[in-house]
Amino acid sequence: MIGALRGGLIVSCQARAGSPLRDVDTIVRLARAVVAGGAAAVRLNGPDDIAAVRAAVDVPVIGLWKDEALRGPDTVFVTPTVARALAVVDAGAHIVAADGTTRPRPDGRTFADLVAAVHERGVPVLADVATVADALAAQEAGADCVATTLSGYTTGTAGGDGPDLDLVTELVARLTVPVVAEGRLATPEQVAEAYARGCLAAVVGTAITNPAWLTARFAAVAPAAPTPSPDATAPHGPATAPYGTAERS
Ligand SMILES: CC(=O)N[C@H](C=O)[C@@H](O)[C@H](O)[C@H](O)COP(=O)(O)O
Repeated sequence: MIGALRGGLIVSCQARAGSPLRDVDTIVRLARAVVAGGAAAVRLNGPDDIAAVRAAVDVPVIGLWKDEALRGPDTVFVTPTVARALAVVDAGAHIVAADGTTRPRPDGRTFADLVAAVHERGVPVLADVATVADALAAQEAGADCVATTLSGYTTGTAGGDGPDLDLVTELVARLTVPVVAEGRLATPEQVAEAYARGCLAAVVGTAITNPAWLTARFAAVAPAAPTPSPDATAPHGPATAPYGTAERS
């Protein structure tokens, strides 16, 4: 299943509570639209979206289940528990994406425990990491592939506006498992550069599936530009919502 992603574009179709797109049927329509445009796989958050999209498209589904109440630079919030990972499997995901860092988890289990439980169900695991050290530990724990998703979203990793392509290069050089480029990829040129650096596949989310974020970029240069809200300019907005619709997905 991981090999099926090779060279393809993965599109993340996610909308948080508070977004006008936060509706299962809307996510299904988004997923069908990106598949029509050539997405080789989709990345989805939450059992309801995963189950509905799985039934509506033919491409692989990478599933995760965030706990937004835990979101922050020092906390594990992307599929943080074994129970959530298994719920993602039950919803029909072909691959489970989960925080692959070594930080403590709310259920007191390790990432290796989560990988073992998901593997027991015959499903591969994509580890979302922020650093080379995270990635090496995730590989050691049994992850089937590793993504740069969390670079810029943890204490000690600089966010900025662009993707962390240097991390892609380093991971490709140091890991034996495949590397997925993910996080703040916003142009076809950046995606091409990620592939040139040897990633298995690239994930684009916000720049394809978040029209509020996209609109804010255009509105900002209009002569009657509105004063941007903090959510429209902060790369990931405040950890404690309320979610700004112009924020990244
Ligand atoms: C940090 C975090 O919570 N990342 C999430 C992981 O599922 C999503 O919110 C991102 O949209 C996804 O990683 C794609 O990235 P971008 O939207 O930048 O293309």
